Amino acid sequence: EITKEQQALMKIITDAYNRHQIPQDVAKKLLQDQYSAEENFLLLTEMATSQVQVLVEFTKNIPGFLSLDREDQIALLKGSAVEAMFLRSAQVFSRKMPSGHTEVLEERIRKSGISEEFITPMFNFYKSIGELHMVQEEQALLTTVTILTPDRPYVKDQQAVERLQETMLDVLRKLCVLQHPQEPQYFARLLGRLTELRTLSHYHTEMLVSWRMNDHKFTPLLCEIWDV
Ligand SMILES: CC(C)c1onc(-c2c(Cl)cccc2Cl)c1COc1ccc(-c2ccc3c(C(=O)O)csc3c2)cc1
Repeated sequence: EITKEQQALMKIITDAYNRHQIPQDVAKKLLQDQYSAEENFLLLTEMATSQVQVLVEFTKNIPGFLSLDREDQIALLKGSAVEAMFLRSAQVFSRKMPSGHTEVLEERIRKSGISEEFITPMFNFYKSIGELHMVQEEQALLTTVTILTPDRPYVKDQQAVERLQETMLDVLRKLCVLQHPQEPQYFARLLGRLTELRTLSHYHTEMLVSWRMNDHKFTPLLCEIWDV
């Protein structure tokens, strides 16, 4: 049974998740009409940079996050940024954006210098997330659980992160039972997506290397968070 304080925790996280979104004027740039690989890469870089800023603001609203060691906060953000952005962009695809962002985002990702070997698993992931039909509370909690992964590189106090993550996992588990009573395995399926995210994160590192080799430039914020 979800307790009162778990209800409150879920509301704080879901409100923060909905409040911190890429500004519409940035998202609208996806709709402009240049479609060269260069232009697509530049637009996706702008989206990613904006999304990282949104992610940092969202993370500050996770109860307990700001009480963690300052360096561990940075390690968690650096370690989870790509996975959080896969989850966020997955929601764009499954939400079927009214303003047609879905199609143009897909088109730009497919034509931005990413090799086919990464495109296939990426869009399989997007499809598998879409099939889950997550409610927004589940999306917000799943992103929070991803950020609070204790075994990211350079995290010193893993216990402290583990305690926070377990709190969030407990709420997410109860929410899944409530939202999907006809599917007892739903929570396990969600956690399976986190494993898929780890694999995509490894592919992403190789994507960055190949972009670098073709002399693609990133923004200072992305260089900071991805050590490129
Ligand atoms: C540096 C760049 C080339 C790059 O490198 N790897 C990836 C990258 C890719 Cl290509 C796929 C997955 C993850 C990453 Cl980091 C990217 C692009 O990252 C993106 C991050 C985030 C969005 C994104 C989020 C939300 C929304 C919303 C909304 O919420 O309303 C409307 S439009 C939109 C757009 C798109 C692209």
